[in-house]
Amino acid sequence: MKVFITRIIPESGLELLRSAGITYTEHREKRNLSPEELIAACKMHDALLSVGGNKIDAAFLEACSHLKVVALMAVGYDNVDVAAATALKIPIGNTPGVLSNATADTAFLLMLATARKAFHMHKVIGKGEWGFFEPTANLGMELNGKTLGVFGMGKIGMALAKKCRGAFDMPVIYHNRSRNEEAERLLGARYVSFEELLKNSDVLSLHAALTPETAGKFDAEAFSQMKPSAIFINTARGAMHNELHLLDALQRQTIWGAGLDVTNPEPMNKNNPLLNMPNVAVLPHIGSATVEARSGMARMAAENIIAGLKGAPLPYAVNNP
Ligand SMILES: NC(=O)C1=CN([C@@H]2O[C@H](COP(=O)(O)OP(=O)(O)OC[C@H]3O[C@@H](n4cnc5c(N)ncnc54)[C@H](OP(=O)(O)O)[C@@H]3O)[C@@H](O)[C@H]2O)C=CC1
Ligand SMILES: O=CC(=O)O
Repeated sequence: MKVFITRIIPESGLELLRSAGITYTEHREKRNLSPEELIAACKMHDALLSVGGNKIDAAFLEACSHLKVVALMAVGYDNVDVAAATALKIPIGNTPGVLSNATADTAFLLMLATARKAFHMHKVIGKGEWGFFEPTANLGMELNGKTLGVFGMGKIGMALAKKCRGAFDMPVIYHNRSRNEEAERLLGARYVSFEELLKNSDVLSLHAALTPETAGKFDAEAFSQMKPSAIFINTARGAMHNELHLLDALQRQTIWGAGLDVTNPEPMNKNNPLLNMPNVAVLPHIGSATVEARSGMARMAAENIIAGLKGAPLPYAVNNP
């Protein structure tokens, strides 16, 4: 049995595959495969371990309906046509939980970096513009006691809320489609409507999945309802906010700042004006980029491949074909 792997992945996953007697081919070039290249490669393999958002759409799945399993090394599966995979009886797996802390840490980092204009200050020093101590310059804002709003209180949203309660004693409000009773019980989180979330968050952090319902949800209309002192954080998916509307809201000071780990498109263009704004911090989609999270993700993806190739249920399944 042979697996195609779309990027170089941590040894923890490869070791598991080898110990199960599974051979693999890694795409080792530092570029994305075209859809045609991916189909051509998969035609010569029995399973796909997909890293980095390759489009697993109906066209791909129909061309590769022989695949016994598609294992994502990611928790988000907005790049997959799950209904088409299920119809073709192809199991899809993902890697939930193991990256929640790392991704919540990234949101936490962006909150602080934005609140204290840290990325901008770093650039100022690099340009030789660190002048003298000015009591009224370079002022940021404190997070202590401010209200954290979570859009999508799932695993990562909860991990962030826990950190914010512990570190800054922040009251937590959230909006989901359904109540998260665990977050309410353990973190004192309060369920609010989407409009209340916009209106009352001092820091609004996105942790929902990208779906037709959440795509473009954070637009001019949404930003106009937020506090002028609010910080907007997105570590979920770039397509959930409208980047031009965000830029406009920041320029007009409709909101105070923004921290992004995800952009639309990715990579962000190096001339994007957001990169030159003091109250903005941008990272290149490194939410889960810790040694611990990535080696756990590789292991989980390999476990899904091993199960799928045996025809057994996936331990971390997205669908149930
Ligand atoms: N930057 C990065 O590197 C990373 C980004 N991510 C992104 O983070 C996302 C969340 O991951 P994770 O916490 O593990 O996922 P979970 O499934 O645990 O949580 C998602 C939450 O979003 C809520 N939700 C879904 N749809 C909506 C909606 N329309 N409106 C409001 N809330 C909604 C769900 O609740 P309910 O169903 O009740 O609405 C659920 O609580 C991933 O899908 C991925 O896109 C993940 C890892 C790393
Ligand atoms: O963006 C990363 C993921 O795991 O989803």
